[in-house]
Amino acid sequence: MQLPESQVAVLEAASADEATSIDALAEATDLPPETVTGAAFELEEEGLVEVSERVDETIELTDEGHEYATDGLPEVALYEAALEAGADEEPVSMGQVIGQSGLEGDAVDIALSNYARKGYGSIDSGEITADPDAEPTADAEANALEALADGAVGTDDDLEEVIDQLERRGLLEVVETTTRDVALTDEGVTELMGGIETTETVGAVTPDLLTSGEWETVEFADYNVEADAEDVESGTVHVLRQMSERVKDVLVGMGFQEMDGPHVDADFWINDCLFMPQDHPARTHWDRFAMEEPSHIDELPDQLVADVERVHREGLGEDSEGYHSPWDEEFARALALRGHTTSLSTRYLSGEEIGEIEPPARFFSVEKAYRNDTLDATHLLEFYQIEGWVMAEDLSVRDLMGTFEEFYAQFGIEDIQFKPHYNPYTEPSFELFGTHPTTGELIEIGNSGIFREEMLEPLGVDCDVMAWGLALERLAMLTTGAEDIRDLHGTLADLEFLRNAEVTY
Ligand SMILES: N[C@@H](Cc1ccccc1)C(=O)O
Repeated sequence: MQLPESQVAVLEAASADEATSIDALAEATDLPPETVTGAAFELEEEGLVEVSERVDETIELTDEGHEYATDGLPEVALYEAALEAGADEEPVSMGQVIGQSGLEGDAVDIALSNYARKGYGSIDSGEITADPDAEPTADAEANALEALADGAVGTDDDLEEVIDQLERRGLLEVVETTTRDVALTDEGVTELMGGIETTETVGAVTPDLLTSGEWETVEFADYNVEADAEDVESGTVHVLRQMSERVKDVLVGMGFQEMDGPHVDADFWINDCLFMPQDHPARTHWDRFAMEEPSHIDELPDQLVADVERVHREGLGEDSEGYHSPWDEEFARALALRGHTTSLSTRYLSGEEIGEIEPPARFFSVEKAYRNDTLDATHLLEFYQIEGWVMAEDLSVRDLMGTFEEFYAQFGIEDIQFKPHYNPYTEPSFELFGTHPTTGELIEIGNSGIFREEMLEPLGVDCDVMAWGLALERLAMLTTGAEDIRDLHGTLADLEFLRNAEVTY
């Protein structure tokens, strides 16, 4: 029998009595492990050896995991500081508690995003409470981390969930290694005893082989596509960036033009132009990120300010009342990080950005909005909104729904549901829901409606405008199957997930 050199070496190094690992064979034959693996598979195909495979899992703490195993988890530090500050009695300002906790930088975000999840208390409107009954010593994650650092962890089923969670937090890595063992078969032994000759095989075509014409007669080694090889982790465009590019392409394809504008803007453009009364709870509760310096915009168009104020005070025409509430220009000039990108729509519709816009017209943006929400699986403090509007004569709810159906179908989403809703600036209004591909849960993916006369008249628009704000991250949850928005971006983003996520559309 004739075999290539590497196969002969492996065959001779293997034993019939006990299986030998690839690593041991590599050492014995002085060949690289991947060559040995390749040769072993070839030999297995010839029936000369048997290759057995075992997958082992080992758990390794990351640097961050080691740090918390020694110093404690940030959320526990936050809880202890909250207790000390008396947050078990009444809410305490978050700044004070964070200061006392000694947490800094990323550790603050990490503490905040795990605090409520673990039932240590709640965080709302910049204040923190501590649940007096929470027990940090019973924190399953902290205990598992400590045990892992001491090397004292079995593969107990109870731990599986905690280990998953710690892995998601990037505190440990479950490393899978495949070990292959090789043993001679009876046939292998027989062939070996009969004597095996070595064939010369050639691994690569060289200029020499070509010019000499030898390539016609030599035997080429087979490629083994199953041989172990090192993982290559290349850079990749972030899932949300891919999503946002795709959304822009789709909207441009549907005839939309892109808007852009300031992230920090006057409340006038963010709220007043949307017929949002100045005492609307959202304007205090929506927890704006207000600007301290500069605190107010320099310029607002005088006529527009007068028209917006008039409609806020008096309403419009016989069927409209206005708010009978205070309206103050100073209040409207206050600067904040925009809570929605509808501020761009009011700027464009008013003619302020690119001059008067004639119907029919379609505009969109895919830009960041900022809200002081409590972080959870579906909320981040900043997120991307897909803003859009269509200006045309005689628009109806069917146009609105049809546009969404057309848009979401481009992403393979064909089961959008609509729920009646309320916005001060649209009538009628609808919330949009989509079904999560793995959990089957309905997730809110957007808000929409037809702009009211009270909003459009001061802006100088005298035909219909339908509009929406959709959440890019929620769309990404539907297309990638991510179950927690924090896996997508922010301090807790799951790198493994981001590396491997396919954006499907
Ligand atoms: N501004 C709304 C979205 C929206 C825009 C335009 C019209 C209707 C709704 C939001 O942030 O939820």
